[in-house]
Amino acid sequence: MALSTWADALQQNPNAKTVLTAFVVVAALAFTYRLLTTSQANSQLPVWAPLEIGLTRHLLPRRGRGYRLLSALRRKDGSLFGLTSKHQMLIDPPQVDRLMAHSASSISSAPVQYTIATRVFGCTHSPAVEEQFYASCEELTAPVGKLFLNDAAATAALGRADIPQQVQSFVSFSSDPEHMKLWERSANLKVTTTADGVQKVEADFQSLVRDFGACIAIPQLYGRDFLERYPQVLSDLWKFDNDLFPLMMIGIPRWAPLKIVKDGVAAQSRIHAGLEGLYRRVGQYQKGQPIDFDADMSDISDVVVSRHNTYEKYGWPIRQQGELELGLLWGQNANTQPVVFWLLTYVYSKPDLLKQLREETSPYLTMSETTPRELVALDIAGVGKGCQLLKACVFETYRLVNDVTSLRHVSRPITHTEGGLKHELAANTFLSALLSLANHDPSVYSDPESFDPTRFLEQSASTGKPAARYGKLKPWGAGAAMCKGRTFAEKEIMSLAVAIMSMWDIAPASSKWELPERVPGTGVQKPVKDIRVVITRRQ
Ligand code: HEM
Repeated sequence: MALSTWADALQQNPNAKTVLTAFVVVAALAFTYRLLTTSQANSQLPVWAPLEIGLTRHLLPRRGRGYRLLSALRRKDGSLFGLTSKHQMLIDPPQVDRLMAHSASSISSAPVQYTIATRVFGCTHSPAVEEQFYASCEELTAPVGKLFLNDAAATAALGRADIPQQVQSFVSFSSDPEHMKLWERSANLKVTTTADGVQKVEADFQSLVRDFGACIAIPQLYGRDFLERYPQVLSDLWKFDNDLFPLMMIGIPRWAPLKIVKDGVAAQSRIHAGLEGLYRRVGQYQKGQPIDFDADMSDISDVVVSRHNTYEKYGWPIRQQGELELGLLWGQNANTQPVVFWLLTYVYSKPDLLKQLREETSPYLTMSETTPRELVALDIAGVGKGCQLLKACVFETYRLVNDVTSLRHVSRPITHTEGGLKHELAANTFLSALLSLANHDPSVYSDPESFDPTRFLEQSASTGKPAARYGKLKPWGAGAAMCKGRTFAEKEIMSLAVAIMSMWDIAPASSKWELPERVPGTGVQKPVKDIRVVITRRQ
């Protein structure tokens, strides 16, 4: 690219300088990495890959000068891009499906998972652990699907969570942290009563919703005792997710003398210890031995029991069990809870839509006859089948806030053809499929920044009624390593939204809704800052 074009771009686009700097950093990292790693094991995802993905996500949809800069990385004008052939990005979803259909012996997610387990989740990296990981990773993942992918199992688990009971205390109107629910404690609550006796709570909405969702979900996996014994897991998990995860992903060392890293590593270590303790107690419970603290283990999930058995079978040391398990705790919560926050924010900021949703969901709710009314029962299966507008709202939320990438290792050479072009993907390289690039493309979704759930509603051929359809949306990834928690996640998101809408009125603390800017997160975008809302009981 000519120097004058670079200078032009810098002057005319306020973001160009940042983009250019990021580009130079990525290029330098790629170059240094190549120099340093030629003699090392090379089945680890390159550290520059996440930066390259972030940059591509930022530049490609904008079609400006940055796009032209990026186009220099395009292979033969096709849909493959990449700074090096070690990591390439595929941006066309129909091509992705074809590629992901290759067998696991040609294209696999295991080396990516191992990289993230050791680089990000803090699992000890050693030849023994690496061997144990590859031997056991399929067996460790299989039970997750049994609970979180199976419709009946996911519905039953959410039933056991007793959302109707929990949502009555979504806010408990207490100013004393001792008497607050766990999910209220980080929401910076301010309780007031109006002259006519109406109680109100002002709260940080993202924080409240996120922790409420996590308090519903975590016990379904690890049992109630885990959360009661280690309530700080909530703040530790979000500190890890917000602060440490992105830095570890781009290869910042854990010993880096930065406060954000030190605090993040401390939070991560506490989670490791909490999960290690849990798995020790699971072992004691399984063997009929005395259980530490006499803890109640009767409600731990079959997922955890199966994973414990697999860890034992392959001789995983207890310390590394706790370390690896952070990946599952994170996967269960890091995307789901922020989606609930965004969904509620979009819906509550549109009173007409909120009204429609309350009408649509009312047949699936049983409310008490008391004043104030309380949610007594929730038909989770009915909500999933009958509430198509709500489902379309969930899809529209995914479209707006999810950043979806399927990362894979190419284990055997693959010839990939598209539009008359032929690409040879070499063995021992990495491929990232950027599946959410089209989500903000006006040629795919008109007025892409507006929240319009009707774009996902189609008339059902069998019933003639509107039915929510994913269409081109791919929030769960692609191929065999697609999300193993998607059934549970979607049911959880819908159930929490219905329950909260049925019991609570929520308004902005300032006079009008101002939706926060979104910034990249670790799968779901985050609000640039939390929003303050006022919550009152619905009469
Ligand atoms: C809205 C919520 C969620 C979203 C958007 C989401 C998204 C994703 C995505 C994009 C992937 C990568 C797929 C690929 O590489 O092609 C993934 C993988 C995975 N997710 Fe989720 N996820 C969510 C909730 C959950 C939940 C609740 C669980 C339950 C524990 C879960 C467990 C997993 C697991 C185990 C994998 C790895 C699958 C494999 O490698 O075989 N996810 N998820």
